[in-house]
Amino acid sequence: MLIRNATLPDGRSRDVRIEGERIAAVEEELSGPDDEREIDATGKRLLPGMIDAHVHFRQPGYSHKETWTTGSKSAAAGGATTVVDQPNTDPPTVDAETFDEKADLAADSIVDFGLNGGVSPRWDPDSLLDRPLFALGEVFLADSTGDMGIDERRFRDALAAAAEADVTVTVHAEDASRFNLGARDRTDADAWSAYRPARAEIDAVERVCALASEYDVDVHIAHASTPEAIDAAGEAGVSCEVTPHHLLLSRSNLDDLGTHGRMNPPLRREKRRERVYERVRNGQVDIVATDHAPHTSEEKDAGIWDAPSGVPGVETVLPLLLEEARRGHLTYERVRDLTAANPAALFDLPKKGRIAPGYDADLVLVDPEATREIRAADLHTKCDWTPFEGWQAVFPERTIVRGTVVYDRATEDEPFADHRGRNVRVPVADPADETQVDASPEQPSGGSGTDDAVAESNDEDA
Ligand SMILES: NC(=O)N[C@@H](CC(=O)O)C(=O)O
Ligand SMILES: [Zn+2]
Ligand SMILES: [Zn+2]
Repeated sequence: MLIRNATLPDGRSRDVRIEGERIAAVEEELSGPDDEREIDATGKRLLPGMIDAHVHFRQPGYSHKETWTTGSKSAAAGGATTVVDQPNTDPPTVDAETFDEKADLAADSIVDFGLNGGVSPRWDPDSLLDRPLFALGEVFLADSTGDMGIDERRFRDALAAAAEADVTVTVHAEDASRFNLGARDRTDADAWSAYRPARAEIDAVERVCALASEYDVDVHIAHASTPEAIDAAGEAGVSCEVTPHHLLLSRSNLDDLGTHGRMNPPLRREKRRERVYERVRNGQVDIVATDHAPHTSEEKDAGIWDAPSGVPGVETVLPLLLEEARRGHLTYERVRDLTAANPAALFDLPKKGRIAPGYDADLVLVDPEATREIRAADLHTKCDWTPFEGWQAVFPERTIVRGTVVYDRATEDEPFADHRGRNVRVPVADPADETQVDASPEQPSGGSGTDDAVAESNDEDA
């Protein structure tokens, strides 16, 4: 297959040839056999598929919220070609048996995937770490959906086990001892943000960074929601992710969102959101990941203390970032780095995240000016609502996973191919692995450690 005249994230116009599952050539002009399938990408942008390192696809146990089939179709329609599932299912993924059960279910995925393993009082590190885990996590330092919060003693056990097994630990960092019980009298949607204050996240991230260095283990901060937490992670050389909702929404949106806007960590004040955005724009944040956490609107319609926490996002994240790029708020290169190049480098996926010869042909083709309104009714997740209803976004025309067009918007009655994704941690014997990987084009930029010229402000979210 030949994709002609595509504009790459760095602005170069290139022909891209796909052979089997891999990108075979990226040249100014390629000519091939007359019968080669061609896609004319003139005026279109071609990006590496998103690697969404944080989704909750809910199987086993909560298939009324999402399944591997609906979740992975939603991912494909949004341009995510690899997703990483989290362990707070029922049963939770905490040992070999529950890992294997989840792996059987994940075989339905039409995109590639990773499976995390979790930590609970009943986890079995020996058998769990024997399985092809993507990472150990998200490890919950405070309760969230699934009530998997653990104490520091068990967190230390987990860090020691991960160090021994050479596995990265991804952490939900909030300190419940910092929660503001005074907010429990309130019944408005903003009460959740007052209850789980910024300080609870900042303190937890600082503690996690100290422990990461004590145990000499790779730690990644999930869903960082405050500029202070991002800075603390950066100073400690610990990687972090930001979700689209913490990037684009704040407490000022809660009047509209109501209890649907309840999530962990909660939305912060607009001033803090702006400082988070600044850090995403300037490369201090390693990756964007969605924390796609679907719950039905019926469940979310409960009162603020009873509604489950979490919002969906896997299908809207790249379209929203492409809209930010269309408006000139982010460069296409930054979008590529946050969604593909950086997660591939961070989580050691050497064949993914770039458009270069030898890499997996995981690609997204978009018309960068074709913006339209997000409508929950148009999305493919089981979740029947979105916090971004009515927002403008640039949706993919086609999504390709390892050479197969898994989503083609033009084929309206059945846009999805019958395709099976792979666990990215399970090695495959492939003669193409001999192909030289060209690391020079499309260098990623940013991540922890770049300079912070952003002014501090004194607003408090408590
Ligand atoms: N983020 C959330 O508010 N909810 C997530 C769990 C989590 O990531 O904490 C969920 O699984 O529903
Ligand atoms: Zn979490
Ligand atoms: Zn999560």
